[in-house]
Amino acid sequence: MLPQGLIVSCQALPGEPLHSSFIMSKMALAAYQAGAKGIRANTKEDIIAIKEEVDLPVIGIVKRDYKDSKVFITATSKEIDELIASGCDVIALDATKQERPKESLEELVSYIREHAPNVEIMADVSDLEEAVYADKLGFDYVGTTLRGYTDYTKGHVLYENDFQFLKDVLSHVDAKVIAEGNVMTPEMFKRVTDLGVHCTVVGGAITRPLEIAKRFIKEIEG
Ligand SMILES: CC(=O)N[C@H](C=O)[C@@H](O)[C@H](O)[C@H](O)COP(=O)(O)O
Repeated sequence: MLPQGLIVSCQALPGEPLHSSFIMSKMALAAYQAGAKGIRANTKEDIIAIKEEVDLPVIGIVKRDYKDSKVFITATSKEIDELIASGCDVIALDATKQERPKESLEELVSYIREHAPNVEIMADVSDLEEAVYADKLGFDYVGTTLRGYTDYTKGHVLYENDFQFLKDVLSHVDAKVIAEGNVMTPEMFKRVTDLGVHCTVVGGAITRPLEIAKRFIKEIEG
């Protein structure tokens, strides 16, 4: 089971300045030295590099675009096979109701349980209906990762109305709840922890210097 506390997402896609498994492994080392309790990472290569650098549980994903589907986080059994080979501790996948490129969500959950019984599963959801359904399917963790990233949740952010969406998820599911997405400050991390999440994933606010620097500059240049 994932420990409680801060999980740092160490991800840089092709085209981002820090795109490199080596750099992600050093980001993970910094997170470890700071006291983070886990890492979230994208691709088998990055996960292997991170596992060599730090002894922390890793939530693994593979982001891959498929035409005719908006699902891009661990969309099919192909990505799941890569994650099983990576040695990650938890596999996270899109658990939204959006049309999927190949297997159904139910099939993917059964696939992981059958092929990697020791690996836990995290649902990345965008609304309450998806959270409740993922809980029913037996996901170990339900995360708010995709809030604001589906067409039907566009314009919403996790922290609106004092994290009302997160409170709704917490009161409707038995699975452990993970706060993820737009947790931008230590104060927000404290707030979601006090609300009762099992752990919190923070990405951009810690590991995306391009975004961080832009926020500073925007403050004076608008
Ligand atoms: C929507 C999507 O693609 N989310 C991804 C999921 O793994 C990552 O790009 C995010 O960085 C991660 O969820 C953490 O969120 P934030 O960086 O806001 O702290």
